[in-house]
Amino acid sequence: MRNKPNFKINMPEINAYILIIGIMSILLLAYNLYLGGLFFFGFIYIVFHNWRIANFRKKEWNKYIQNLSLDMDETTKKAIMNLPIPLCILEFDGNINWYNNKFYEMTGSPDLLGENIDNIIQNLDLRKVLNENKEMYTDVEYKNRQYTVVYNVIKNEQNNNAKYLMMLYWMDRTDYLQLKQQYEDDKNVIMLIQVDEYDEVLKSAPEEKRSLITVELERIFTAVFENELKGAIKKTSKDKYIFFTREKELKKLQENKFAILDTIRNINCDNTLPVTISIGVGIEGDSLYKNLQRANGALDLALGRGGDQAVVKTQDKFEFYGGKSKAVEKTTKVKSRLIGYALKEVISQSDNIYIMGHKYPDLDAIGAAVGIFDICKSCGKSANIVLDQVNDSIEEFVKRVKKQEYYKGLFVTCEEAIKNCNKDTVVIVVDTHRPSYTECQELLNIAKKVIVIDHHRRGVEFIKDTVLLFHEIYVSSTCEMVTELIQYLEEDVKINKLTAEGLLAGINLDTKFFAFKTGVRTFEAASYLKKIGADTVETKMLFKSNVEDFIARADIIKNTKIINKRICIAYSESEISNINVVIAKAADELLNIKNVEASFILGHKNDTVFISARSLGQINVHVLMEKLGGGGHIDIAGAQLKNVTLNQAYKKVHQIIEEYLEEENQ
Ligand SMILES: Nc1ncnc2c1ncn2[C@@H]1O[C@@H]2COP(=O)(O)O[C@H]3[C@@H](O)[C@H](n4cnc5c(N)ncnc54)O[C@@H]3COP(=O)(O)O[C@H]2[C@H]1O
Ligand SMILES: [Mn+2]
Repeated sequence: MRNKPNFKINMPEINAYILIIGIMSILLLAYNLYLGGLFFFGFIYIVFHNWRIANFRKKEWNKYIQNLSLDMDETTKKAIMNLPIPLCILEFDGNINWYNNKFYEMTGSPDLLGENIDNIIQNLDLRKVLNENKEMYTDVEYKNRQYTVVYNVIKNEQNNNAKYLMMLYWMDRTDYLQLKQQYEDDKNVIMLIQVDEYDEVLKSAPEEKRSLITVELERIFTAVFENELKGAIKKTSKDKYIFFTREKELKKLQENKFAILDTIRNINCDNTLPVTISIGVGIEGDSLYKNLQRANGALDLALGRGGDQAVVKTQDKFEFYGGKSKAVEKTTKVKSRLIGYALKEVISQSDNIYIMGHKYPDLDAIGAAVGIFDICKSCGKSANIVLDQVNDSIEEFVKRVKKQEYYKGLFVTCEEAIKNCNKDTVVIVVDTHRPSYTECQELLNIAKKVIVIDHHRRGVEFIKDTVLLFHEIYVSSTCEMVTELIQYLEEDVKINKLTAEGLLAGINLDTKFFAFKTGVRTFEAASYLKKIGADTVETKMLFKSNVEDFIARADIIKNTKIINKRICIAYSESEISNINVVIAKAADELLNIKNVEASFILGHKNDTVFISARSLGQINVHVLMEKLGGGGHIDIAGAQLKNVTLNQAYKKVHQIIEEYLEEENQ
């Protein structure tokens, strides 16, 4: 840098002094001509000298300014040329106009001037960036490095011609992003593993081979969890394990859809029951404790959905994997006995009891409810069943109940129940565990004591804070569960004949007359009901249908479409009052077609589209219906959709089936 010249003498007051000298010399002229003349010449000289010096200074100043801007240009150019980040200037068509050393190093190609940026950096797509992005930056990958390209538009004016150019700064964020990815990959994961029905499975193998099952299980665990996934696994009890790993490893499990579930299921030590495991995974928690809590919740859900599956609980959702096998029937009835006594305790201590099933109740829901009513009555307590609307499937039964003095005043509407319900009321929910699917959800919010008795596979939505939960998914029906409770309370409980018939009807319905989900205990319950007076012919009469139902069903069967020779889909356009039961029956029936493994039938009434799904067990219809907000069992499930047309719902179901088939093929 040049030194700044000294301009100090150029002060405005000098002009004032010269003016004073001028005036003084003119005044002196009046007194003395010679002396005044001398002074006046002196004054002229000073004026001339001052003008010369001012001129000289002006020239000096201009020279200084000029040199300064020359210096600046040089410096800026050098600074940009040596900028430690890549920079290039483009014309608006993408041609490179100028670039710096770093950009040259970044691309490594020698001849960049005039080249189009799109040919050099293929995935930049400048047009798109300019058109769509409001932000003045975009992210791009180039030669295995990640860049954030910040750009701005500059106006270059030359000879009255304005030209627009784009400046692109290339910020290399590879190291930061790699570190971030590493951080994400390393986040901890807690997995809780439980062998399903360990004792039952061991018992199903010959004695000398039982220990081999555990050996085989642990061999697979070591191979997958320790060697493949580089985690740490620890056995915490005979059938439980805890496993620690990282999110990156968990992703591998998620990508192969927890194939370990299939490996375990294939263990063969002459066991007649398959070895299966349930896995609960907790991730994305801000502490290890949080992840453990999530893993616990996820494992509960996996078990409640029938085991043989993995549930991953993230911050805001559950993900489900597996769940291919049917739940195994437990041969021990210890639980029913314990629950039976606990139920009696709660009932005996309360004065106000409401029993309710699910919306659009069927014979299983209503049969179980009446069974519970008999238990209450035997304990000397009065109870009511909440029933808002009678549908065709329960109409005959309800009519018979209303005729008998024994059940006087049994049914109340939702409104009446809400009026009389308080925090001490006991609410007993049967045949569902979803709050929104109960006959009267408000009661759950008012009453503090809620009991749930259900046999459906667990969905994400679940009635919380129950005083008593009897949830067994391997049993055929809620009526079978209630019958077992009655059996254990036999000494104290007396059952009416019609109640026994209602219970038997519930079992008949859910097992399709002992064809589906029927275990040893189902027959035991049925024979007990027969013993206490149920008439099988009277029970069968509860299933009679109207003529319209038959006609609607025939229509459905006529428009049936078979996808891939294995899945039926059909619909009913008739808006008869019990369309939900008609489609349920049609769905059952379509399974009789050779090679058909699953059926999906749609029907509509008012503003609701009903869907009934059935399967022979190979295809998990529970998971498919869950996608539509429904639920049920692995082989019997359903859903209801609001605010859609039949046609839209049909397309949705079709799509879900196709997605399932695609997934299966992967
Ligand atoms: N939004 C939702 N959330 C959670 N779960 C949902 C749900 N929508 C439906 N489900 C469950 O799916 C299962 C199948 O319902 P779906 O109406 O097809 O079939 C029902 C019912 O309509 C049908 N059904 C009723 N009366 C019948 C009769 N007389 N003959 C034949 N089937 C009958 O028998 C089935 C009884 O099945 P179950 O109660 O064990 O389990 C039901 C139901 O509880
Ligand atoms: Mn039901």
